Amino acid sequence: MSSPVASASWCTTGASWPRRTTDGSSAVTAPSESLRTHSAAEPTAAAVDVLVTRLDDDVPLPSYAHPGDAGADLVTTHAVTIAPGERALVGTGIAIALPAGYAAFVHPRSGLAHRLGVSIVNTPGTVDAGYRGEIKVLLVNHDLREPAVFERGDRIAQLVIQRVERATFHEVTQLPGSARSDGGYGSTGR
Ligand SMILES: O=c1ccn([C@H]2C[C@H](O)[C@@H](COP(=O)(O)OP(=O)(O)OP(=O)(O)O)O2)c(=O)[nH]1
Repeated sequence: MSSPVASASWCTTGASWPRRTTDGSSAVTAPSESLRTHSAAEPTAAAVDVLVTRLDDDVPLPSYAHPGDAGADLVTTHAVTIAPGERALVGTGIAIALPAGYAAFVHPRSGLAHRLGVSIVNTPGTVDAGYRGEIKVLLVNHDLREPAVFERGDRIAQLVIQRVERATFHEVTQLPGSARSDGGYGSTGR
């Protein structure tokens, strides 16, 4: 049986890491400095097809800034100023149809969090495969002093498309035991 490591398509900034040995096993060693530099030959996984409509003709389609990025950027269709501690529901001008078995998740952008203290209230927002309305983003300004100012077209979130499982729930009187049992909320210490 081939190892999952050997068969996976790896996203790296170098040609191939973990490095493969000639017998197909993986040699997990740190990439050399030269391999850490950007390569045009970055491997990318096959893309899933997602249908998109623009509810606003001028907005760009969701797009990935770099090969291997998990999130495609979404923009706001309106200028908005969010006062300290306040929130605002903003439109992206985009509606999508996902294949069955997929969902899209609206994630914050780390740059906005770092620069402005802006995140998303319900992070990550869940876009169901059957949802055909405009994708909206519930931004929150966590900064205590400065308003967060966005112009139309500013990137405000990123959309991560993922496969999701649908569960069948089976009621039982007792759950099987586990090492963690009911420990949580810091049960393993600081
Ligand atoms: O950040 C988000 C989250 C959700 N949605 C859309 C897509 C999603 O399919 C729909 C419903 O979202 P959710 O299930 O989170 O909402 P709910 O509060 O449970 O409402 P509902 O009763 O409509 O399911 O709203 C967005 O556009 N952006």
